[in-house]
Amino acid sequence: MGREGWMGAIGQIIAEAGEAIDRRRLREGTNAYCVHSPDGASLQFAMPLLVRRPLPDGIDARGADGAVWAIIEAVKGAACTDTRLRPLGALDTERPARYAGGIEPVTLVHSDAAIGSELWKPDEENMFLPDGLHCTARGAVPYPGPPEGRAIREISETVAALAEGIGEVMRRLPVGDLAAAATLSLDQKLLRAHLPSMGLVCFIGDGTLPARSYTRFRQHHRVAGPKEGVHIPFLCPEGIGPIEIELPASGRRITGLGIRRREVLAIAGSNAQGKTTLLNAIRAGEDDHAAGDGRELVVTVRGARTAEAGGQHLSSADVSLFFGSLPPGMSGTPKAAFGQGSGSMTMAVQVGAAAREGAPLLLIDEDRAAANLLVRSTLQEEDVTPLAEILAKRRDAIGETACIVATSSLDSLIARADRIMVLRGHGAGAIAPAAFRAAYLEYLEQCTQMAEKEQGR
Ligand SMILES: Nc1ncnc2c1ncn2[C@@H]1O[C@H](COP(=O)(O)OP(=O)(O)OP(=O)(O)O)[C@@H](O)[C@H]1O
Repeated sequence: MGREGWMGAIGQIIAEAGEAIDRRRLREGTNAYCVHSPDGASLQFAMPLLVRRPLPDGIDARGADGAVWAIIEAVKGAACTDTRLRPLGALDTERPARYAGGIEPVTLVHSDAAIGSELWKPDEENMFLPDGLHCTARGAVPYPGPPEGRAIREISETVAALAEGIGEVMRRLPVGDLAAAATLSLDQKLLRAHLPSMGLVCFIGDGTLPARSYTRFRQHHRVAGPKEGVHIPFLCPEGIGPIEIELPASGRRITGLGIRRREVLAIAGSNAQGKTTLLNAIRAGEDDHAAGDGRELVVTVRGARTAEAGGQHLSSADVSLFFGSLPPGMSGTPKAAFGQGSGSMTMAVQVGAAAREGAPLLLIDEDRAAANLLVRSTLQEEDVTPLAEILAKRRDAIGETACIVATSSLDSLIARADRIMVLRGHGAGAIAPAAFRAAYLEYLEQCTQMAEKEQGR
């Protein structure tokens, strides 16, 4: 057998590794494979394992993914010192950094989004079932040679030893740690389910650490870990109206910001104060996080949408919420537009769809938005109604959807918000909407006086 031949040896490896293999979930080529690495120096593998050790008694199975997380992270932590676990981080190969995704720490416990699939974390490949822990181990070892007797035996032993090592880490882990991780996960799941009956779409607990640190393996904010160094915790300002809630599984009482159904919340502030970061944390609240992530007390109902400027081809797209007529080059009607959509038109489609389909939450970040869809400019035609005016004159058009807008410069949009949170030095403060409107009016009056003076000159 040659280089490719290792896949042909999978059956033999499975047979020799025996009890350790999770035969029920085995899918050759997907979660069970052996391939010679492109540089020829190592053999990469994946194998579904079954560790016959059930979830300890007293742990609520609804939070089992939290316990799986605690086990996986403990295994990663032991990989450097336990020779059986070293293959998970490719630690004996020439290029461990390339394959180290297997031992990269993760603080994401559950996400419905397809993120971080290359990382080892609780998911449909890594879970508790009544017969024990089912997990798919991925790793790499130095190339053992062609897939023949001795090399096949070596890999089979490596796989069996991995299952043994994982089982031992599990045995050593205090049940209290597993229970705490499961309860934290369950708190988030249950709170998410309770939010609608509380009239909320999101809750951000005081103490939340929203900023992220990105690594080679965790490039997306939803899977990235907490920022290292100075990290300012979120504290709901008094002026915004903090609420106290009881976490459903642990019974712990916590305070924070509850974002209400149908409200418009502005996250305002100057440059680089953390607006996008907080918006991202709100979106990430759809996921469950482990202790230490920093977002474990941010819980958001599922189904939040984002709207941003684009430029996609539109085919029967409804832009009628904003556009009374179509610009040149487009065909159809505002309710069914065809053609190459502009940045603002693409965004109009997204906002319109969120409102029509009753999305619970719409997130808009000035950084990525078409500003001319949000606020009016002097040059804007009558036929376009920007969001600020829709909110002022026909709020019902946005339907059930709560809207969070992160912005620093769109004053006329901030003026339409029900609540205004202002970030300064990464900390949260509040401005009463009436006070903001008064300040904005004063500014507009100053502009008018200046213009009149210049005209009179
Ligand atoms: N609570 C926090 N503690 C520490 N650092 C933070 C915090 N929030 C955000 N940061 C960091 O501040 C920087 C700017 O954050 P962000 O991009 O969210 O700001 P912004 O207000 O959206 O900026 P801009 O208006 O320029 O788009 C980032 O490096 C981010 O990691």
